[in-house]
Amino acid sequence: MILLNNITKQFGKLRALDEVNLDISLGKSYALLGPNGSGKTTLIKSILGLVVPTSGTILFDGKSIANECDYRARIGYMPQIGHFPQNMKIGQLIDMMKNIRGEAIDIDDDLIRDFKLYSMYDKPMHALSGGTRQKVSAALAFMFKAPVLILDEPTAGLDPLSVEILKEKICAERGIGKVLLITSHILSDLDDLAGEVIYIQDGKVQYNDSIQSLKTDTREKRLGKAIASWLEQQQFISNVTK
Ligand SMILES: Nc1ncnc2c1ncn2[C@@H]1O[C@H](COP(=O)(O)OP(=O)(O)OP(=O)(O)O)[C@@H](O)[C@H]1O
Repeated sequence: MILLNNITKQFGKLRALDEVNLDISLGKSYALLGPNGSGKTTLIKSILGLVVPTSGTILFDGKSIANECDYRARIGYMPQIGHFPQNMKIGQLIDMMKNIRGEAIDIDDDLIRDFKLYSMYDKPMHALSGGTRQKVSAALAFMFKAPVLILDEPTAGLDPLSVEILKEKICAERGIGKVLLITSHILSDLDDLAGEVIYIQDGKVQYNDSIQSLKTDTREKRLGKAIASWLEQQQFISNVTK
């Protein structure tokens, strides 16, 4: 569905992505993991066309995304930090998004309802708490029933009840076969939400396989422990081969 061929992104001297090859397949849910600054957001933004790779190609449904923007209507994106027009009210923002898409009738308003955003429609964005802004961001990402959902730290800043609401929604979308690409530093969240893991470090993909294989290989039951154990193994191999 989304194919990355030898993607490199250079910011001046810094290589944020280094010859990344990935095949993001229909019906699969991916946990995109890696330390701070490893290139996760750059990777996501490259798929969205918000960052232009220095070299390499990205195909969406077999077609290059270079100089294209129509494909983006098929991606629901929840950014790490949502930037919204500050004076706009929640209701105005949601209506504006509907008008831009021209798909006013068939929207998914589950999160607008479950996060109780209808009762806050008259609140301007600048007056919202960080968590409520995050809820608006989530509601917008899911609203247009896009077949691909890219969620950058979706649960960050949400209270525990809202985390559960969002996780249930993500699981439901996964259940109907959507493609999900999710980053989070809260690995216990991803254990329930993803079936595949992509681990990226210094802009390079270091691991790309199912979470089950990672757990079997490391004999660990939880994703967090499995990743830690795999990293230890890699460190050991690197030390003995020096
Ligand atoms: N617009 C930019 N200009 C220059 N450097 C950038 C830019 N965007 C990202 N970088 C650098 O690229 C590297 C990768 O950043 P990126 O935001 O992709 O990391 P990340 O894995 O998402 O990190 P985090 O987990 O902290 O969100 C970092 O060193 C970052 O400073």
